[in-house]
Amino acid sequence: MASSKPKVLLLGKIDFAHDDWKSLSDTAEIVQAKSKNRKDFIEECKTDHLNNVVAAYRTFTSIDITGMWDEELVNALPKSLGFCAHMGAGYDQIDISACSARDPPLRISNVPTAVDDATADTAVFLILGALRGFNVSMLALRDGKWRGQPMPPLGHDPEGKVLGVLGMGGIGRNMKKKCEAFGMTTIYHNRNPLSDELAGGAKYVSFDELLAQSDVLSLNLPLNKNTRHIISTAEFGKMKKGVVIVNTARGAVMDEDALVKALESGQVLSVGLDVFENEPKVHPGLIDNPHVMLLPHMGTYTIETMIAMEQWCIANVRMAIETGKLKSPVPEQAELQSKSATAAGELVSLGIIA
Ligand SMILES: NC(=O)C1=CN([C@@H]2O[C@H](COP(=O)(O)OP(=O)(O)OC[C@H]3O[C@@H](n4cnc5c(N)ncnc54)[C@H](O)[C@@H]3O)[C@@H](O)[C@H]2O)C=CC1
Ligand SMILES: O=CC(=O)O
Repeated sequence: MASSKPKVLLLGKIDFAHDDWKSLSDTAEIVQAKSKNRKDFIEECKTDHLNNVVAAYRTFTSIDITGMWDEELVNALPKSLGFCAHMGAGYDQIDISACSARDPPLRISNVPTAVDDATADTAVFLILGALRGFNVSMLALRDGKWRGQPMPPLGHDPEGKVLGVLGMGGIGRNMKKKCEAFGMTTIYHNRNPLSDELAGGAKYVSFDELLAQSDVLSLNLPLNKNTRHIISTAEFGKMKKGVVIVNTARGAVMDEDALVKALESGQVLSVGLDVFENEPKVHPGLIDNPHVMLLPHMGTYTIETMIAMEQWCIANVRMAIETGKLKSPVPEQAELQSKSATAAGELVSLGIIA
């Protein structure tokens, strides 16, 4: 007999928030894809197994089954699917325009704010490490050479340096506060200036001014068709010689080939990277350069943050099936949510929508 509970598709797995998921499964019928690849998944979308699915919970790694949520995939998903809760802040795996173009639209949520502390902490670690040039000595020490031979170049203090934030959202603002404790001053560029309250004293500058004035440039903007390679050869040329760059956003916002050349020429002194253009592959020119601090996409990789992210994502699924609205719709679809005064009020108070 068919269940009367709304059907929810789990794409990926729940690693931490088991109690929240169990509680959801008391009110929803959970189904999981049987397919192991995109071709089979697209066929499975036509079967009774996925028929009538109303909401989905998806993880980054579920891309191994479905591939990118591009126009083809989005249009192959069951017509009943009204909501997808993505378990992450960055949702560049999903073509939001294709989701919005469906009739009715497929509404997507992400996980903002829960990621801010852990990702900003990662950025601060990379900023300090790249400014001080610690990677050179860390590598040398493991190679049996005390402080390297010859002595490594002296590093730089953060005190008095200008931090330039490209994409002053949740993570950028969190990082700014932490960097102020190290004596840095902040300038930022967004498509529009923030309110004075959200800017917290950071100065709004044009994109070119940000490039020209930053001692440390931090990339904190989403990856999409407008931001892919927003930093490339021409932009490196507009920066101060010896600039330090940190990227915890997405690898492809920066052109890695151009970055390798800018490091080799000395235009860029050092970089700290948590993200890469073709993860898990890393450009050999970055691997081979000791002035590059590398992390394998560890921004949110803490127990506390992973629990909070999963709980937030599950809350999106629950709210979708219980109220027909999402807790944190992606900004591109915020207007689809505008009828919900409660949810919109929450987004404003979180600084997600103005
Ligand atoms: N390394 C990691 O583990 C993590 C990486 N991320 C990445 O960090 C990104 C930022 O995350 P949040 O701060 O939570 O996002 P957010 O949405 O709070 O902030 C992004 C900011 O970028 C601005 N922006 C968008 N397009 C822009 C453009 N063309 N030029 C300048 N500014 C622009 C937005 O207005 C917003 O202020 C995510 O999209 C994600 O890709 C997020 C979490 C963890
Ligand atoms: O990269 C991590 C995210 O949540 O986005």
